[in-house]
Amino acid sequence: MTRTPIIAGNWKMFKTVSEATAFVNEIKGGAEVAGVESVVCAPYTCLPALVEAVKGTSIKVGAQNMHWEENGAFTGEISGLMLQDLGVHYVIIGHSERRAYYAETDETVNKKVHAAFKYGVTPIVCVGEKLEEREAGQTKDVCKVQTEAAFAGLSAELAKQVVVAYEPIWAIGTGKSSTAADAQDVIGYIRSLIAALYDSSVADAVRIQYGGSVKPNNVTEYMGEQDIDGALVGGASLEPASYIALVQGAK
Ligand SMILES: O=C(CO)COP(=O)(O)O
Repeated sequence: MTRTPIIAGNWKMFKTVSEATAFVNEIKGGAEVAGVESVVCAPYTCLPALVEAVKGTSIKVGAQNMHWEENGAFTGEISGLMLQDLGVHYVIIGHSERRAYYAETDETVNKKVHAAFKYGVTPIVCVGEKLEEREAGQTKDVCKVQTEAAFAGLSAELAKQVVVAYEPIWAIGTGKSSTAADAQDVIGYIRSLIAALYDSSVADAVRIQYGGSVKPNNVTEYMGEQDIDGALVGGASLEPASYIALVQGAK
């Protein structure tokens, strides 16, 4: 099974509309590499302009969160219908910052995954352990609970389309990245969990990224591991030259 690698920039709460469109204009061409999918996950305010800016390119646009309901009295929230309406391809769900600061739970992650598919938006589901969980030898247990919860109730057909991002929390924004071998060990385990939930054809189809201090100078090392299908990148996705180097390094 050959899976298309996917590099997704998670801009978090960075960039105004004019900065975002300038960024896309700078990465056109350079970040369009045959055989690598290139995605920018931007703040909501940038999404309409970005969808326009990537027209005619192979670059795709993602959001960083969504609500599971189609509409309703949920002040400050954005629904999958609204993302679909804009032409957004991907949505990050269950990022550790959302779990930590906005009370996201395994249950809400699962509801959002279902809702994303309902509106034709592909979820990038984040899982990963805290430092104290890693030190207590609980990395795989934590990933098991989070992965099984995220996939609950999904058909095999939809499960194949999920992108999982394994992001050890201690590696996010710290410059302390997991070794490629350690990331492969956990990501291979996550793939085995998906095989147990479904079958090997589903597990072989699901793309699993590594995230946490990925930079142009280490991305190729991760990509050399058999189960790692790309990266979800924060800080190093914010500068055009760095983003282009990440995409080119994923080939
Ligand atoms: O949280 C991340 C991507 O979602 C990783 O962030 P950094 O690449 O800045 O460590």
